[in-house]
Amino acid sequence: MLLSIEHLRVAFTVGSSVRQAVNEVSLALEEKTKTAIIGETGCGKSVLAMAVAGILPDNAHSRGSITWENKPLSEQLLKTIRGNKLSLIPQNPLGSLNPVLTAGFQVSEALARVRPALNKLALYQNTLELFHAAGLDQPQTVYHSYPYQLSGGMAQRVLLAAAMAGTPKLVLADEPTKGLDLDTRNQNVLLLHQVFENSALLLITHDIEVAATCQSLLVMYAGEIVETGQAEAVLTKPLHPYTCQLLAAHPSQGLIPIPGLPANMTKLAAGCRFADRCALLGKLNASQSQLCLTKHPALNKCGVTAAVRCWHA
Ligand SMILES: Nc1ncnc2c1ncn2[C@@H]1O[C@H](COP(=O)(O)OP(=O)(O)OP(=O)(O)O)[C@@H](O)[C@H]1O
Ligand code: NI
Repeated sequence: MLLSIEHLRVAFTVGSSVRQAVNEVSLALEEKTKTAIIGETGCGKSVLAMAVAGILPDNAHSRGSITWENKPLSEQLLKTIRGNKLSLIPQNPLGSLNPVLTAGFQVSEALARVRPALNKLALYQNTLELFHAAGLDQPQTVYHSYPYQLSGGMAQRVLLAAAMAGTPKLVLADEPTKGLDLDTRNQNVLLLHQVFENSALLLITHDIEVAATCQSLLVMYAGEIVETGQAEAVLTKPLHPYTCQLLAAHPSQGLIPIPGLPANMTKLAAGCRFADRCALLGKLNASQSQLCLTKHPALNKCGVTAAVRCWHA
């Protein structure tokens, strides 16, 4: 197993309150597999990726275990694999690039870390090759550009090039198509799959069509995995009411908004965290809905790869 996460919990201390971000998340990724994560804003997708990459901020507390190739993913191990065997393509590409350094300098620095033997000229040439491989037509111009001079799509490709500096076994790509027009989105997703064909990919997205390019899908709500399975099965025959409502809210499927607001992560409900917004709840009898409101459902297996966290799905 390449990566195994068991019972991961991440909470943040904000002033005097504690905000849960990831709750009891367990998942396993085999080499070369492609997995997408979908879920509304604030459900814990990025925090999960940050926990794996070992870059949680100081006010975060985490519990649970993460193993990499069956060894505990310690700080020490993270230092040797991050940027090399494990790459993160962060959310908000323009914000994650340093505004006062050129794109080329930043990617060549990433390259220098994994290939310290390269001299200055070789670093320059290899960086241009990475830009070219990441689909940037004018590598030299991009090399000398500052982030503000790049479009969103170009900045994404610069981050893609940085992730390609190593030979990642796992790529964590956090919303790599956010804000891109349809054509650029399609090109970038294709490129991501081509470039990292031999890597495992954990792809965080709000875009259902992007999620559909992966084999497996995880649906998160309020820090938890509420449904998982083969992407095609989950997207065509969703089981959890949240997945059904999330898909129905998508522009291609009717734009029916989910009522209410995402869960309040400082005051989580005792029962099902989605109960207050669930379309199924109103169709249940009193004792069935009482169960939803009072008891927290577990993520129950249904089939070989599928699992769903709902009392009545
Ligand atoms: N540094 C932080 N301090 C306090 N709370 C945080 C911090 N970072 C994230 N959170 C909280 O953790 C929860 C999960 O956030 P996260 O960024 O993982 O959401 P997300 O699913 O990636 O959302 P989006 O789709 O908007 O990127 C949210 O409630 C968020 O407010
Ligand atoms: Ni995020």
